[in-house]
Amino acid sequence: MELVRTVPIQDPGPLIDAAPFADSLLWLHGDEGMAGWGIAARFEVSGPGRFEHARRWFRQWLARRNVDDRVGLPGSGPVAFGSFTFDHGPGRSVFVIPQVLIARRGGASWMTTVGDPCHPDGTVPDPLPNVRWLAEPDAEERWHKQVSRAVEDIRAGRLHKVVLARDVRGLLGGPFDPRTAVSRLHDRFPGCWTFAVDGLVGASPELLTGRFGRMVKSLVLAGTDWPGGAIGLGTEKTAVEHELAADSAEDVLRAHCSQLDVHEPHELQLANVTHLATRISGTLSHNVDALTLASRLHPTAAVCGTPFREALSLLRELENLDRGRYAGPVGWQDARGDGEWCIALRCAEVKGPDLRLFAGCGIVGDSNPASEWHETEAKLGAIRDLFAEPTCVK
Ligand SMILES: C=C(O[C@@H]1C=C(C(=O)O)C=C[C@H]1O)C(=O)O
Repeated sequence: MELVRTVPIQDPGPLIDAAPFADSLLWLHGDEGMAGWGIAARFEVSGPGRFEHARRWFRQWLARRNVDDRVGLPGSGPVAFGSFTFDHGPGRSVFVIPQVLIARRGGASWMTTVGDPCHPDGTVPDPLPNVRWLAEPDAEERWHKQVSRAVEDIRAGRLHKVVLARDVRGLLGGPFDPRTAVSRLHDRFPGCWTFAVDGLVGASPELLTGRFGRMVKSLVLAGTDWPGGAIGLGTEKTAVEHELAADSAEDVLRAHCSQLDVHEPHELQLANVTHLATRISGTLSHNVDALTLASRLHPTAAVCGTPFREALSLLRELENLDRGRYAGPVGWQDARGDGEWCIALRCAEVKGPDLRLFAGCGIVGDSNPASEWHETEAKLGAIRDLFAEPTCVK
């Protein structure tokens, strides 16, 4: 049987510098993170059972491997990186096990290899190419209509909150190297979970769930202010919008925890926007893996709305948008079931020369279409600003 081996290594320094290929898998958060390359196995899946199918596939893959893990920490041993579609429609979700992975967590560093990978010479990250943004002259007007219609439905009592999103498309003028984008995003958003998984690149501020042994945590965001927003996060509207999101996550986690702390909302300041955030932490009452928790939490009221069914059907009707993997879970999981899954926000999907950015915002009864438009613009800035900077590599 093939051997998966994890051994301690010296601190590898910046993980991006250690990632030899443009299509490396990357996951960075503060000083911690992982970089993986080469494909030991890859699984594509779609539909309502995508999370369960991915878990089963990973389990079956593990059953045919010998594991020699000399580190024994979350993220050591075999790891799969994943990125799942928001919707259970026909879109493509992916789960990938790299051949080589290096990681740093809690002061320890390690390397995991699957089989006997060769170590070809890597490449230096390319500068980011220019991008030509594809103008959609009626986008703002369409947005106003969508938000107004959502507000009407909410005021009529058909639902409490819906999260509407839009995309912006661009054409890349040359090859896109996710390492360069991730490196910039990590510098600008060190507190976010910055990722590159199979063409999806971003810096998410929102942790759907992290599971480490019996400990579980989540960071729920809803309510946004931005420079020039001038509304502040102390309004009734923000409180309502936030509470709906925090409650939806709390309800799910409570069903799996013997003890749960839901902290008071606090302001989370990012480089482009400020959010209202609720930290939740707890102790699992039974053995449930990180991806299963993520699949139960998804989609939270932070990216879909409440009640769930009404919100999903309204956003499908109004958005006229294939969200792809935007607003779906993105993260990693190990053989123990430990892992981190974020909501894929502040991200771009890159396919050949096509670049698609996404941003959305929660709509409640007193939302204002113009203000929500500016909110999406501020959120889009996380990725759009990358291309406005000089293109030299660090
Ligand atoms: C939907 C997005 O963000 C979500 C919506 C928020 C809001 O409505 O205030 C805030 C953070 C996220 O939960 C996005 O960034 O695209």
